[in-house]
Amino acid sequence: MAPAGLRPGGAPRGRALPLRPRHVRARGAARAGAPERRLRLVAAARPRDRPVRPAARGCRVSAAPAGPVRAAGVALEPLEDPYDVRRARGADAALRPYNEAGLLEAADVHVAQRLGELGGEPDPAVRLAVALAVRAVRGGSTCVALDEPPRLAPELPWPDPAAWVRAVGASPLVGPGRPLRWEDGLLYLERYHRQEVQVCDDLLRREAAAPPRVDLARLRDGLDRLLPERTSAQRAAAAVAATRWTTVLGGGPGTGKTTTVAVLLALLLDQPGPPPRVALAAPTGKAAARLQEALLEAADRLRLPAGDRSRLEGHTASTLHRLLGPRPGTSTRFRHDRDATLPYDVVVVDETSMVSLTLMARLLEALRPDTRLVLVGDPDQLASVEAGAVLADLVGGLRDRPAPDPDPAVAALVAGADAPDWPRGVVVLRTNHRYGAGIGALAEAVRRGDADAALAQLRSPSPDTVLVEDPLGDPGARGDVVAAGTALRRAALEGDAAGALALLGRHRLLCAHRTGPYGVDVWSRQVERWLAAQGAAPGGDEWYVGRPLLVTANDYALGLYNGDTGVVVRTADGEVRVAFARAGAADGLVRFAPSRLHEVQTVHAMTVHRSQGSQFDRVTLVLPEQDSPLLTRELLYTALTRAQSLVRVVAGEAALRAAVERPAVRASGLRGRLAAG
Ligand SMILES: Nc1ncnc2c1ncn2[C@@H]1O[C@H](COP(=O)(O)OP(=O)(O)OP(=O)(O)O)[C@@H](O)[C@H]1O
Repeated sequence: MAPAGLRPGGAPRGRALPLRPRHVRARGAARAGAPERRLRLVAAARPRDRPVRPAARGCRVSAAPAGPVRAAGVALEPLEDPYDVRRARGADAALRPYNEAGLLEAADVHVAQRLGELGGEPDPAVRLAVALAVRAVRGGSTCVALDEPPRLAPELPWPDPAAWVRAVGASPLVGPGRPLRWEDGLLYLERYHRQEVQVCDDLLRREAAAPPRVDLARLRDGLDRLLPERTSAQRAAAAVAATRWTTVLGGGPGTGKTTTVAVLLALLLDQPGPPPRVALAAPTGKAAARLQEALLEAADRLRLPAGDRSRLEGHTASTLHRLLGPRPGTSTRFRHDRDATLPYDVVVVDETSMVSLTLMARLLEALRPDTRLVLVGDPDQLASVEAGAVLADLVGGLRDRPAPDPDPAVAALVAGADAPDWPRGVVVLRTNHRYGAGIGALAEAVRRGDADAALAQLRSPSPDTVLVEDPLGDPGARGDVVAAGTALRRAALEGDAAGALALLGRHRLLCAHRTGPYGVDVWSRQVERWLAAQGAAPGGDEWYVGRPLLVTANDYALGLYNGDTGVVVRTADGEVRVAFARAGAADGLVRFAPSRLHEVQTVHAMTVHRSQGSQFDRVTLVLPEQDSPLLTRELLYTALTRAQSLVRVVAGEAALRAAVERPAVRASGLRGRLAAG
């Protein structure tokens, strides 16, 4: 049965939506006037990484063909259990097949039906489109292209495309000031459309403004001193960032991004006039702390003058949320905005791939037009947990723009460097200065989407890349786990907290999922068994010495952040304490009694998502089966590039091929909007 009631013309445009606070409150936790916020809360309730059971063969989806529905190589999971929480029990007959096939979840259906009721839109085809727009945000997209879902699940009874598009375009739910927007074949929840337009407008406004005034002779002298190699893309990036209001500095791990930022800050400090006020920020506390540490290390390597180094030391990195100033009761509005801009001359954001569209919109609106913004990150990594793939969109969108006439003075500074997109404000660093050739070749093959090359690299004898098809039969992972775990326990028992913390970086087991046979929970237990057999993880004592810990929520009072890692150690007085690294603390460490820690868990294994922004000497990556919806090229690339000297991939060939060949698809109009703007 096709969804009934496609209305030829839809309701007349321009009719005001009868959305009232009482309507919005009617369903519980909602805030008046922010229906999509409530919708997002509902949508966020679903664990993102629930493993997908192989779709049952021969099951019946009402009004849809029997058997599993495949979406982009991932089997959708039809809802067979009548009590499955994803089942929308009050679903209209027309939406039910999409819910039962596992394409829509209860929240998508309920939101669409509720908006349809409140907005006077009875057409099930439009309600289906609304449900798909809600689903899209749940999957990290900011919008949905209506021709995409039918490609994912062709077996479902889709409306006629042309009539569907007409009905959506004419719906009273869609248009300026209404809950949804329809533009260039993309359907948005209004909030994301607004944010996308704002991000694009702010960036283009910054680009159109007269560039910062710079003493070019001093800039050239500084570059010749700090990065004398003329062909270096780092030199080009530093020159470009010094002479523009906005620069995107991309590159994989170890390509010298932080070094370039240190050079840039030294160059700006060297300019005539008062020293610039600099803010350093990252999406997570862990990444912010790393940025600060790495900048100081780079300053030492570059032998910056003592005065410049101490100025760098004075700039503390913070989370983006902290920089913008959190406001009680909201996580999407901040103290700094267009009316109360940030008081900085330079803002550097690291790990920008983890920044969502919403946060980028808030950051841009809080910047003065004469603040230099440097967005640093790896556009090939996993995107933010929330909607948007902003860094990849910025790199793609700016590169697609027609090249402006380059400034001849800057052109002279960057001549000969491998930085073709510098006139558009984008420099991507490609030379890896850190990890082994094998890891570099493997990561590059994955980035290009070349599964044959990735497999060839993994199967070739290489000191730094290994493919393991039978994890329990292979002694490598167990050997690494036990070596790192016993060394950690020994250091912790001896009270060597710094040594124990350093050992946390020796080896890490990474999984795509939290739960299920390929998940963190199962593998953590396996590691505990391996360690217990060696006496390195005594059972029965929660706070055993040598226990590696992960902080899972920010604790501002203790200065601990989600993602920080620590170790339980025995002090010289025989006390049990948990030690964490902290730049600027007396011996570079802080120690807390276990009773003061709340949101922590043992970290023998972690998800790839969590590992973003961290590096380990050796990594064992456990991939799920090829049907897993989490298995994407970005996940694989992110995991591989966490390793510095060895990466061991535990996977069958089919799963590996599936990962390489499946780029994460996040629908967004930002790239096209920037390119055309
Ligand atoms: N031009 C260069 N020549 C040689 N080594 C370099 C160069 N630039 C950086 N390095 C070295 O490469 C390593 C990585 O540099 P850096 O920390 O700047 O990279 P990154 O891209 O910021 O890495 P990550 O994203 O992992 O933090 C450092 O040891 C640094 O000293």
